[in-house]
Formats: sequence, C-alpha cells, structure tokens
Amino acid sequence: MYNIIIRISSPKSNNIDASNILSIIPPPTNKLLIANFTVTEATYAVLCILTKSVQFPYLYHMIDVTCALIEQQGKILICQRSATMNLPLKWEFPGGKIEAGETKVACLIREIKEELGLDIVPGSALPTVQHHYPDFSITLYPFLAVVNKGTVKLTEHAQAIWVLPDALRNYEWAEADIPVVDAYLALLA
Ligand SMILES: Nc1nc2c([nH]c(=O)n2[C@H]2C[C@H](O)[C@@H](COP(=O)(O)OP(=O)(O)OP(=O)(O)O)O2)c(=O)[nH]1
Repeated sequence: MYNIIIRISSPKSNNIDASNILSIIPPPTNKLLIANFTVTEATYAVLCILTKSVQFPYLYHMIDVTCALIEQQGKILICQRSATMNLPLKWEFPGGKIEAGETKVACLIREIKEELGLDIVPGSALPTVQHHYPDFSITLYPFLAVVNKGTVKLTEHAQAIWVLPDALRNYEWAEADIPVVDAYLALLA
C-alpha cells in the first residue's frame, strides 16, 4: 500500500493529473490517505495503486529536469553518470532537477556551475522529452548552450568529454536523452 495525498482542482476530470499528486509515500507505510477528490477519481487512484501498472505512470515519482547541450568548437559536452548515481554509468547531458520557484534557465545555469564549474549562456530550447523509467518519470527540458567562462571540473560525474556530433550515438545514453540526441542531430542535418 501507499500513502497518497492528492489535490484535485477540477472535479469533473476522469484522470488524475500528475501535477495534482502532492506526494506518494511508498512502503513500508501501510496507510492509505486520499484527500479532496471525487469518487471517480478516488476509485481510479486506488486501482492505479493496486495494479502498480506502467499504464499509470503518474503514480511514480515525477521530476522536471533541465539539461544543456554545450557546444564548443564543433563538439558537444557529454557526461557519464557515476556508478553510485541513479542510472549508473549512463551518459547524459549535464543538468539537474528544477527547484521550486526556479526557472528552467536559472536551473540550468546553477546546475552546470555546481556540477562542472562552468559559467554557461543557455540558448534555444530543444523539444521537451517525457520519459517513464521503471521507478520514476521525467520531463526533460534540453537547451543549447555555450561556455562563457571556466574549464570543466568534475564534481559528480565519472567523466565529461567533448565529442563530435557524429559520435553521439556511440554512447549508452540515459533513455530519456535518446530523443534529445535525435533532435540535436536533426537540427544539425
Ligand atoms: N542531469 C540530467 N539528468 C538526466 C538526464 N536524463 C535523465 O534521464 N536524467 C535523469 C537522471 C536523474 O535521475 C535525474 C536528474 O537528477 P540529478 O541527480 O542529475 O539532478 P540533481 O543534481 O538536481 O539531483 P540531486 O543529486 O540534487 O538530487 O534525471 C540528463 O540528460 N541530464
């Protein structure tokens, strides 16, 4: 069982929007707490919880993440997550979770400074990606960017390397990043 706390703002909806799920507290807690929503929605929520089906991805932890495709001299910076991070050893574009009240661009500038010691200038956005991993769902907001100041200093990642766009498909990407790589290569084509 899960503790689930849901805010419903539009009572006629048959679906529970992810943004209305305030928190889901996984086992070992054994209480079910559902507040402020209609009977239809309550039934639907309970069904979701009982089935734990991937058809109901909004029951999983949802995160909003920005990432930067940092370009320099025809190459692009890619990072390998460390063995101890979530999605271990997968390649990604550097970035991180958007904090409450933070804009996407502010998040990106902060994360790249924290993770790599680089001051960047974000540019255009690439298409947003939504992806459902087995245990969480992500909305990924990619942006092109250039370095304003600094050189790469690793603080979290196993590696950060500059690669030619043609080589991008040679890496084992976090799954959410595959459409980002595709979109970037399409942009260059
Ligand atoms: N940064 C980043 N994370 C990605 C990408 N693709 C992707 O699936 N993710 C996933 C991996 C992580 O589960 C999550 C981002 O979390 P994170 O650990 O990098 O972010 P963070 O620095 O804000 O996290 P935290 O350690 O402060 O909790 O999104 C990507 O291209 N960049």
